[in-house]
Amino acid sequence: MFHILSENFPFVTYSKNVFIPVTNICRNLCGYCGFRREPGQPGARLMKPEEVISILENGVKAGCTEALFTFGERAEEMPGYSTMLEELGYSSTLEYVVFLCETAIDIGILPHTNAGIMTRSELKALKPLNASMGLMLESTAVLDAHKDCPGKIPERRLETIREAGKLKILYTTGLLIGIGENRDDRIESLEAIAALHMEYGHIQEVIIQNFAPKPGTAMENFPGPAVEEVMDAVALAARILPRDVAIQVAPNLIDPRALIAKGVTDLGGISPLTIDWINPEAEWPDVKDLQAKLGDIPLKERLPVYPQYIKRGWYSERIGSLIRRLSDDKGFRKQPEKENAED
Ligand SMILES: O=c1nc2n(C[C@H](O)[C@H](O)[C@H](O)CO)c3cc(O)ccc3cc-2c(=O)[nH]1
Ligand SMILES: C[C@H]1O[C@@H](n2cnc3c(N)ncnc32)[C@H](O)[C@@H]1O
Ligand code: MET
Ligand code: SF4
Repeated sequence: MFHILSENFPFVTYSKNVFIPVTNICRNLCGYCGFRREPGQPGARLMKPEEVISILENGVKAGCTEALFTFGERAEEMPGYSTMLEELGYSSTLEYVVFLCETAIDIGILPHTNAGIMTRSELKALKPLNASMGLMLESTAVLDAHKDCPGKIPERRLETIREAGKLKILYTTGLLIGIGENRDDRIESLEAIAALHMEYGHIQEVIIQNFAPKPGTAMENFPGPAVEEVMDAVALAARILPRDVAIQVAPNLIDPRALIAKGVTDLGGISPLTIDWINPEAEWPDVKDLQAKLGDIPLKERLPVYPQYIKRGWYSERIGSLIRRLSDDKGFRKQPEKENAED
């Protein structure tokens, strides 16, 4: 992988996924979040197994290889949530996530779980059932946007990412740009991620995500960051992160072209079926249109496990045969040697 688009890295990647917002009930109160609900509030939900299964099946039919399971954090701390879970027949979120991940694998799509901070034992339970997992560090700075968020204390986020590293779980993390942090904070955040990767080697990708204001939230009148600021953050990431870490931006939130020139190598999950539940106003581009926009920079599909980690066997036995089958179905194993030549 190369951060600076050059003769050495002449393409960008993406993952064809379905976005499954399992629950939006959350104990944190991030000032920028339009996704979160409290039990009983309009729009509060915990998806039923049948709803999830139907999306997974349609995803497989549409050629998607990744099921992105997203959650509010530690919903169990919110009164009323446990009753909702019991109605579905589960006694804990973890038990339900395990069921959903197993079901996804049986249906033929690879889980990527993004559920907020987790304990070592939660991570351990999910490891064999996930191709990769993720948690945005967002920032190492203590910010006003996080004043009512026990789960957004930087040390607690870093601890989760560290535990995942110790368990050799492939990981996605990233920075949220424009939530009150400054440039030095971004540098510090990237250095913290780089240090964890140098110790454990598990960070597949770092998302540089621009804050996009949401109506009805505390930060609804905060402007999103200027494109130049996001470009600078990508350039910092390319300078600070080890070269084998992909740098991701979301093509529904920002025009990726100028950012690719600064070091972006991946465009994350793009769904032909589901919306981006965190940024529901931002439609996914069609992959063909996106390719046309990128001109002569090829856009290549990948799995939620990057090729260099497949090669090194960073996956459990439980999902090994699915990874091999999907790689073959998509023709990834027939690709020219060049793609894998660098590891
Ligand atoms: O569609 C989205 N995908 C998000 N993704 C998914 C990402 O696009 C892909 O799932 C990964 O690239 C794995 O293939 C996240 C994954 C994480 O682990 C952590 C945070 C995010 C954030 C988003 C997001 O805001 N929107
Ligand atoms: C899934 C990820 O989306 C990010 N997230 C939450 N709210 C917003 C927003 N308004 N704009 C951009 N990103 C957001 C958080 O960092 C979360 O971890
Ligand atoms: N609630 C989790 C977090 O903020 C998961 C993504 S936001 C829905 O980390
Ligand atoms: S960003 Fe995640 S942790 Fe923060 S309020 Fe939204 S759902 Fe909860």
